[in-house]
Amino acid sequence: MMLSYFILPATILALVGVRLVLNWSKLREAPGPILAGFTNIWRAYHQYNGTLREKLIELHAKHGTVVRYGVKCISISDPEVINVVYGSRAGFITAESYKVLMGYQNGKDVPSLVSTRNEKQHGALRRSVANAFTPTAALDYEKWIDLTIEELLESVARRPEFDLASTALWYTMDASARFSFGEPLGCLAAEGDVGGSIQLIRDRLSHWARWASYPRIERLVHRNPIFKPPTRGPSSMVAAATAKLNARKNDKGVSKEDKEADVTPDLLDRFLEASKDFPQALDGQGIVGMLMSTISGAGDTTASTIAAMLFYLMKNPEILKKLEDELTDAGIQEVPAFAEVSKLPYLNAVLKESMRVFTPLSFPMERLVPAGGAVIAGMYFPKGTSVGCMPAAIHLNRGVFGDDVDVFRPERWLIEDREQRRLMEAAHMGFSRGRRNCLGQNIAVLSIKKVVPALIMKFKFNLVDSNASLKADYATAAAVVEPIYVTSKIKTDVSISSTGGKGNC
Ligand code: HEM
Repeated sequence: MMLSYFILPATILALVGVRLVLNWSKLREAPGPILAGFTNIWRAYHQYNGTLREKLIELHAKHGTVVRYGVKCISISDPEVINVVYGSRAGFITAESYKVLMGYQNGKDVPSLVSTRNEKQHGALRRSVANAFTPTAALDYEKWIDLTIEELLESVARRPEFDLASTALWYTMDASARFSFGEPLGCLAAEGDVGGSIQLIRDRLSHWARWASYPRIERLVHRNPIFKPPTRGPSSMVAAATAKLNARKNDKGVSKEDKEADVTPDLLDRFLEASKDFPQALDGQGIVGMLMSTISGAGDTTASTIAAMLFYLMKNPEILKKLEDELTDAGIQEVPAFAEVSKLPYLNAVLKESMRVFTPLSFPMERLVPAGGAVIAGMYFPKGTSVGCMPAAIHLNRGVFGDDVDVFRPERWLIEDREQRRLMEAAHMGFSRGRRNCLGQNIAVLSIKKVVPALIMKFKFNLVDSNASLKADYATAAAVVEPIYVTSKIKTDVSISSTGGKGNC
């Protein structure tokens, strides 16, 4: 009798032990923390606490280009594999971790462009809206960005000391609502999160990071018809987008900014046009979903890139001076037209280098090895292994970027050696790569290349704490930069043309 009390727990323990060893043995060749091979708890713990990014960078420095960070999860920092994993024809689909990003309504998953794992659905939706995001289409939205930059300059002029990180976010949220549906959220005017939209997006991106390691448990907890999760009402952003869609369908634009919309196209116009050609891929709900994807995708990512770029410029006065000289020589307007700044080599190098040193993505973009397995970075991985590149790790590859990878040095992008430049370009993953790369990158580049020159030519910024370092919270999919307190003074010694503000449209 006594013996049976021991047999059951001992059997369970033995089975768990066998399972753990089997887990570990699957990818035993790949180096990494032992615990990460036994269970996904190691990965979940670090993802939850926002330390996975830092840990993976450390592990790559110790073990090289291949690192195991979960039972079936491999991070790779070799730029040569980018095309294999993300290339258009590679057949590597997004991993299960993307499922947790899906919306959930009335007992059903509501996939979006980023979260859908159905490649056919993704391809159809992406094709239907592709024309709205080309470099030429991005120029059509320049007017919306100009209006927001004007508002930002006024807002900064009112505040001699402020937090750059949140101000950059209010700018990107207002700009993206404007180019999405022709009306700002009002964050710059209110100097805060209007209607909880910023928090709602952050909650979603934190949910992704928190549950990415355990998508099946996430399903049980958050998508369980028995224990119905509390549903949150639509944010003011969804409500505004839906109202705009309905008004636009009925042709009822009445507000001041709607009049602007009569002449300046926005994404909503483009999506409505596209829905005529692709009625199935892009119905009314699909249009609102796309508007939400673009505003969510544009907010923290663009804001933290702008904040990081300005931070590095403040920390490196000689680089700032070179950039100011280039902008002065170009004779830009107060709100520069994209045509004035788009091809400036030093500005281009500063942006690329900022995105190399600081990439907002907090973890590898996971893809599954297709049937038949694959040899990647010299190692064989069976079907179903999740492999991914984390831009922050790829961007520290010394073989490509040199021994000074930790240094912010825009000049590295301006070297004569074409082959070396090609290698670096091919290793830059700021906007990801392949068929799921950033759809909004042309708009992001347009916005950043206009707003950073506008700010540094009008104001002299100083860090309140000159020893401050750039810190961010990585417990969410897109890093949230911690406050950067700065002082600002309007410059009196820089010549900019006062005819600015109208862009080139
Ligand atoms: C500096 C700013 C930005 C950065 C660093 C950035 C980065 C990225 C990255 C890395 C991805 C791929 C995510 C993944 O595969 O898991 C992505 C996807 C996406 N981004 Fe951006 N993004 C930026 C700005 C924008 C803007 C301004 C928009 C909209 C106007 C946008 C819309 C999107 C959309 C819709 C996707 C999903 C594409 C797809 O799955 O086909 N992003 N972005």
